Amino acid sequence: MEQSVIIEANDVWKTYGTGARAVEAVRGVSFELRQGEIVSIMGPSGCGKTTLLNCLAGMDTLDRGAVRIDGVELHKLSERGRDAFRAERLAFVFQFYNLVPVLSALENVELPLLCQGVPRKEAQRRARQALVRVGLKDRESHRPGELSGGQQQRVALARAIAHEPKVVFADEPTGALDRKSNEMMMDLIEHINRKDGISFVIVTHNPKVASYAHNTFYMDSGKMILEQRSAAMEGSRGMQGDGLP
Ligand SMILES: Nc1ncnc2c1ncn2[C@@H]1O[C@H](COP(=O)(O)OP(=O)(O)OP(=O)(O)O)[C@@H](O)[C@H]1O
Repeated sequence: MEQSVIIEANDVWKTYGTGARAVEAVRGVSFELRQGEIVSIMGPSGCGKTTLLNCLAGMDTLDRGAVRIDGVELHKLSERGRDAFRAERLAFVFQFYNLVPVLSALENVELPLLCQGVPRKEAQRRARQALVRVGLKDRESHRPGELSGGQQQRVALARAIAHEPKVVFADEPTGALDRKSNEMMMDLIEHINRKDGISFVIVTHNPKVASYAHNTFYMDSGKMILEQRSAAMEGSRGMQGDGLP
């Protein structure tokens, strides 16, 4: 059965600054993500990957173009409407985890659910379940400072998936991790993608991370220059010999 399109971006343009200081960070990018896909976005530093991610997720305004997620034209919503849409249907994982240091792992995962108005008991149940899904059942009362980098990123992943979003946007999710944690994180993402059908958009510099994607987009100087669909993912990935520390 044909998978439905969950993100459709058409001719997206984004410029920062004006006049001599203007930087055209994204220049006419079109992009499609199908339900249940993992896509990666690669390209040299400064080519516009993070800017595109922010535009796709409605974290930034567009100069031109349109982004439709799950049938909703994101930039036509009010700021409040966009915030609510993001909280309900999207999620984010960042390179440096962005956990609240004074809260336990469980409280970190619970927090966005409570902010969305989920009753405390239910929020706790979902947060526990999310921590189980990332293999951290026995670390729920630990604070971020008491966890390894890989464990902290798994808490961040649990926080991202606890409300069953349609799409998780991940900006260099393994950029701060060693090779073993890198592989564990990507195996988890793949598992969650397969089991729960959550889609992932992953910005990465690491070809091994990109090898987990069904589809890889390459950017250069603000433009999408190549789209590469993975024909045979099996056997083509793995973190061995990828030059990571
Ligand atoms: N807030 C901003 N104000 C002005 N220029 C910006 C801003 N954010 C990004 N840029 C510029 O836009 C261009 C694209 O930046 P972006 O962060 O999207 O690139 P990137 O591909 O994600 O880079 P990296 O791989 O190094 O993280 C760069 O030239 C950058 O200097």
